[in-house]
Amino acid sequence: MTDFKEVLCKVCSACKGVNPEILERVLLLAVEIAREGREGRRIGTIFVVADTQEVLKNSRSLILDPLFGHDPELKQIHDPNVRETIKELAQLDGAFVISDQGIVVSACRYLNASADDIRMPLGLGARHMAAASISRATKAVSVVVSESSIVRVFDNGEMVSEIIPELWLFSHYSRNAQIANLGTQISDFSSLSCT
Ligand SMILES: Nc1ncnc2c1ncn2[C@@H]1O[C@H](COP(=O)(O)OP(=O)(O)OP(=O)(O)O)[C@@H](O)[C@H]1O
Repeated sequence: MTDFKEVLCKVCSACKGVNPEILERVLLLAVEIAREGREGRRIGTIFVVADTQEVLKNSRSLILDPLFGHDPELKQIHDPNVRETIKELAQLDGAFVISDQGIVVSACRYLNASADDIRMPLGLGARHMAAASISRATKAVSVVVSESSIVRVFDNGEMVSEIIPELWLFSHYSRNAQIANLGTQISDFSSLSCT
């Protein structure tokens, strides 16, 4: 099992209620944002995944919420239109709130959970502190895209993973290619056995 898989299993334990498939989609989006930036510059943002009600209680909108009032069906994280919308909105201050069903519930949230006694590697700033704090105050997992193009995952107030986008994409796609390859082999085998 890779380190990344271990992290997913740890933060997605049944008692926390974080859906691993949704978290993986969020990570893929975070990695894309870290790599691509927007309009020629690097951008940073936060995704807070699961325990939506508590996350909303511990945060407030910095502007009129651009996602408010839209049909939840139109706000699914796997929808390419939603992903592009998030990439655009990620240029604004604040965090995205993502439900365990993969619905992007709110954007531009100021996270106001207490940062008391949160221990953080030196050099990380307010964005990382806010992400760590909300992950301690709730059962949510936070994913930070740093303007330094690194993605960090926080759970229960602590950093549990630091992701270099290129390495993560390489392992993500090679794993999927292996699965696809295995699928081809299985279908080859079944077509052979059927004849
Ligand atoms: N409490 C908060 N809730 C949501 N977003 C916050 C909060 N505090 C700071 N931010 C976001 O973090 C940005 C400032 O990031 P800052 O550079 O201080 O942090 P950082 O951890 O060093 O991040 P980076 O690695 O991206 O530079 C703000 O513009 C805002 O978008």
